[in-house]
Amino acid sequence: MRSAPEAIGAGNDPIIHSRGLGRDFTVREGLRRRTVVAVDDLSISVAAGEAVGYIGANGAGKSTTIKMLTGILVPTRGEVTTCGLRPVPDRRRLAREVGVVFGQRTQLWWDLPVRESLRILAAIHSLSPAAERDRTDELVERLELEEFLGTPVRQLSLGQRMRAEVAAALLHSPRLVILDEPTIGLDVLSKQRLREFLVAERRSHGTTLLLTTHDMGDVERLCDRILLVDRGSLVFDGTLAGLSATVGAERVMVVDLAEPVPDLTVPGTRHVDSEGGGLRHRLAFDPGATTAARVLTEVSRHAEVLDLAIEEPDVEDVVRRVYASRR
Ligand SMILES: Nc1ncnc2c1ncn2[C@@H]1O[C@H](COP(=O)(O)OP(=O)(O)OP(=O)(O)O)[C@@H](O)[C@H]1O
Repeated sequence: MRSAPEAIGAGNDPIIHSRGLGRDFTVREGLRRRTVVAVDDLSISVAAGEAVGYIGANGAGKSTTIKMLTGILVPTRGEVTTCGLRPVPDRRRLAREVGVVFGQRTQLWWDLPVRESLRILAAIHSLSPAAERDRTDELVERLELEEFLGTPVRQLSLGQRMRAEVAAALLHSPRLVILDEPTIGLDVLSKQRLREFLVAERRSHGTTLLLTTHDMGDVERLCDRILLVDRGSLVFDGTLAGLSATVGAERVMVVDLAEPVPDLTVPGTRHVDSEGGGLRHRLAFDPGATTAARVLTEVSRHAEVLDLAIEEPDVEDVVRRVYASRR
């Protein structure tokens, strides 16, 4: 089992590489046929150890991309390598390097206890007895699986099942983990646990993460890079802060005041809400038009500021703005 990021990846070769990648579908509409371009001219490169959020609206082409990266779908055009392998012809070798988690599909055996599913997967991946034991112990502890290891998968709650799914996908210590909507339907605590696990896994094993999600908490907590797709094409590649900056999304300053100011009006800001009868205020501002320092100076004219925080913009909002600017 690998333990250090340096051990991962062959030199500086990207873990995911695509050039001009595209996939079309032909759909029938009555007697006519129509071509749907699901993914178009996608050129991306993801280095070992990166955590990338692959985001976009419904139907933007995310699942189709993942299927091409993992060898489930044959591309219509372009080139793609995953972990240095060609996904379709090298699919079996690729299965050793990649772990895939689909939020809405299971890869566990429904009627078997979780422990048995993990054993079968260890055999499929030809793990040595020692590697199987060490890795299972590690995953059981980190994902807190102990209490339901003996329970058949069909009896698990969604949160428990997702933790078991993640253990199953990561049992063979893949270099790349692809997660398709991993937190969909989970409660707040389960989401938090899963995110914490993925952060820890990445830290200790240098695992590369690619995840699609509509939950922007996933992006904020897990991803240091965002790829945004719109109608099959890549429209942004960079950080979350960079994405916000391109569309001039608002930031929100939260200020705690020494005395209540019920009606706080600050030039250049939009008052979002207040709490504690005016002790705490949330003020939205456009970082292109003013600065946090200026807003703070203005607030200080009304009352002493005890504490302040800047909230990053809501990513859903940012995505909407990017799309709107392209229509
Ligand atoms: N098997 C298929 N046959 C025909 N059209 C398809 C097929 N799979 C996907 N598409 C179409 O390709 C486009 C991209 O779909 P895809 O599932 O990749 O999007 P997505 O970004 O994953 O969406 P979601 O967030 O809803 O899962 C959509 O217009 C979809 O209808």
